[in-house]
This record gives sequence, structure tokens and C-alpha cells, in this order.
Amino acid sequence: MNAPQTTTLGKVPCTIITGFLGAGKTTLVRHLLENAGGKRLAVLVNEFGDLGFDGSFIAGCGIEGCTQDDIVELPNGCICCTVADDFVPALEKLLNRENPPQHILIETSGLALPKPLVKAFNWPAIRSRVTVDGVIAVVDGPAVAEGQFADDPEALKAQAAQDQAVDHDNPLEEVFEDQILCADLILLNKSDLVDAAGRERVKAEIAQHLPKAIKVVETAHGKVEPALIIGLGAAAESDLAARPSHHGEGEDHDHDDFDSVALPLPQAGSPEELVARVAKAAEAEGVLRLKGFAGIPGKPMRLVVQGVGRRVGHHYDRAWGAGEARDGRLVVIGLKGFDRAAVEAALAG
Ligand SMILES: Nc1nc2c(ncn2[C@@H]2O[C@H](COP(=O)(O)OP(=O)(O)OP(=O)(O)O)[C@@H](O)[C@H]2O)c(=O)[nH]1
Repeated sequence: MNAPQTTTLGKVPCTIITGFLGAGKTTLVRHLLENAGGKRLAVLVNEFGDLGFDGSFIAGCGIEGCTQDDIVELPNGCICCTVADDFVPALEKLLNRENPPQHILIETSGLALPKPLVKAFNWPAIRSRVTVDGVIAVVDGPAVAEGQFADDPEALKAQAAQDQAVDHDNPLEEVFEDQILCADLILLNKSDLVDAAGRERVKAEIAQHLPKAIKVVETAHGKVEPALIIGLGAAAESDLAARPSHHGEGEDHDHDDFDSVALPLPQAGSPEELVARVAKAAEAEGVLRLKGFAGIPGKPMRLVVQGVGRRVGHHYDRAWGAGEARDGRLVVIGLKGFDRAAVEAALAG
């Protein structure tokens, strides 16, 4: 392959939004769409679970000027591993539109590594047409504060004592590190759930993982001035060496560490009852993320349930369509071998 061009002139800028499961990527994308200031945006959204949930959630938001065509779903698991089959063709399709977007937001799945995606911008088919304007890593403040991505300190100590290069054996930590190491800007999100001391601890933890200083901006519900995110002009595809990764050239990203399943979510008598069931499911060994929707008898709206770690939230997002089956569904993502039986038992009530 020839050396990548470094000019960004005439290219459509793309912002890659990365961040662990449930960190707040979709929330940020919605905020950016709502505050696009007249700019024609399009969104490519990739999910690990097969529910097509994030896409429907963004598309159903009723944002003015944002049509169904502007939201493209890439549901095949993990964008970083399906670059040739899914990502490049989807991007070309957007660029070939009669009225192409002025800026493209790409929301990766929470388990995707951003670097292979940045690299894909050097593919001959697209490299003269698009550039990575910036990679934004959304960090789940409370999850980091609670040590979710911390390695087992005993294991690290043992490795160091044996003079072995310190290698993370924690798939959560590896994904987290790869995501922040690729970033041009980090959003410390869910700042409303962490006190000031906690936020400082999280920043120190982030800094510990980074070889260079990257700006960290505190956000709640992804509310950030869009100009901070859009228009960074990073041309990240020409700057790959500055973005180290745990996963080397040609090395496969090990999805075998994680598992996902879509389960039916039976109706419950009340939102509280449904949330209680989902919260119980969230406690099952190895579960990382739950999201889905269900019907509540007598309610014309569908109820969305979101679990990140053990925190479960809910809200009504839209009315059920006329004749639409009110079958609830829940995507559960966890570490390989998570306790599916316990999840199913919890959901059955
Ligand atoms: N309290 C609080 N909740 C938040 C914040 N940002 C997002 N959430 C909630 O966290 C949950 C996950 O948010 P999403 O935006 O769906 O996260 P995501 O990163 O897109 O999730 P995946 O696509 O599954 O990886 C939702 O219930 C959000 O409402 C925040 O700043 N504060």
C-alpha cells in the first residue's frame, strides 16, 4: 500500500466514538445530533449484540433534520473485525449519496478496538474521500472508580517479581486501554455519579495508562460543546504509530473473551417489577451489560431497560406501532461463560 496521504482537504471528516460497554456513546451521539447546528451529519453505529437497539434508539429520537437514512447500523458483532465486509462498503454508500453528509459519526461497539478502524481509513477505496477527524473515548466514570478495569494487583505483583514483562490477563483492561490509547480526547462521562475526589482518582488512573497527555473533559449524559468534539482535524489515520495497542499487526482481537445473547423479555405488571428482574439478572456472574425493551400491560409506550454493571435504568422511549407485536427483548453481554441460566431465571421472575 502506498504511504497514506496526509492532506485532509476535500475529505469528509469522521469522528470515531469509542468507549466500553455502556459508557455513554449512544447518549453522546444523540446529543451531537441534537446540537448539530445545521450541519448534515450521518451516523454509523455498530453493536456487539444483535438487537439493533442503538440504531433504533437514535433513529427513534425525532431529531429535526435527522432521517432514518442518516443512521446506518452495522450489527455484525464488532466493527474492528468486519472492516472489509461491512464498514468500508457502508461508508462508501454514505459518501455516494446525492447529498452526502458533511460529517460522519461512527459509534463502535463497546468491545471494539478503535485502531483497526482508524487503519481502515487508509484503504485505497476510501482514503482520498474521508479522514478521521478525531477519536473520542467515552469513559464510564463510576465503572473506573469502582475498579472494573483494574488488573488483579496480586497477579501483576507476581509477574513483576518473576521479572516478566507485565502483561494484562484481564480482557476488560485490555479493551479499556486500547480505547483510551487511541483517543484524541477523552470524555470522563457519568460525572454526576462520581464525587470530586472520585473523579480525580479516575483521571489519575487514566493518566497511568497513557504515555502522552490527552485532554480529559468531564461530562454528564454526554453533554459537551459539539465544537470540542467535531473539527479536531486529527487525521488519525496518518498518525497510527502514536496510538499503541495490545493487539499487534494481523493479530486477531479475541472476541472469545466475551459472549452475548438476546433473550425474550416477558411483560411484567409494572416498570418496577421489570427493573427488579433485570437488576437481579445484572447480578449474575460475568454479566457486563443488558439492554432491551418490553411491554407493560395497559401502557401504549414501550419501556426501555438499560443495565450497566449493576446499575439499571428505565424509561419509555416511544409508542408501540399499530399492530406491532409487543414482544420484549433483552441483549445480555458478558464475559465468556457468564451465568446465562441465572439470567434467565431472574428474567422469568
Ligand atoms: N447517570 C448517568 N447515566 C448515563 C450517563 N450517560 C449515559 N448514561 C446512561 O447509561 C446507560 C448506557 O448509555 P449508552 O449511551 O447507551 O451507552 P453506550 O456506551 O452507547 O452503550 P453500548 O452501546 O451498549 O456499549 C443508559 O441508561 C444511559 O442513560 C451519565 O452521564 N450519567
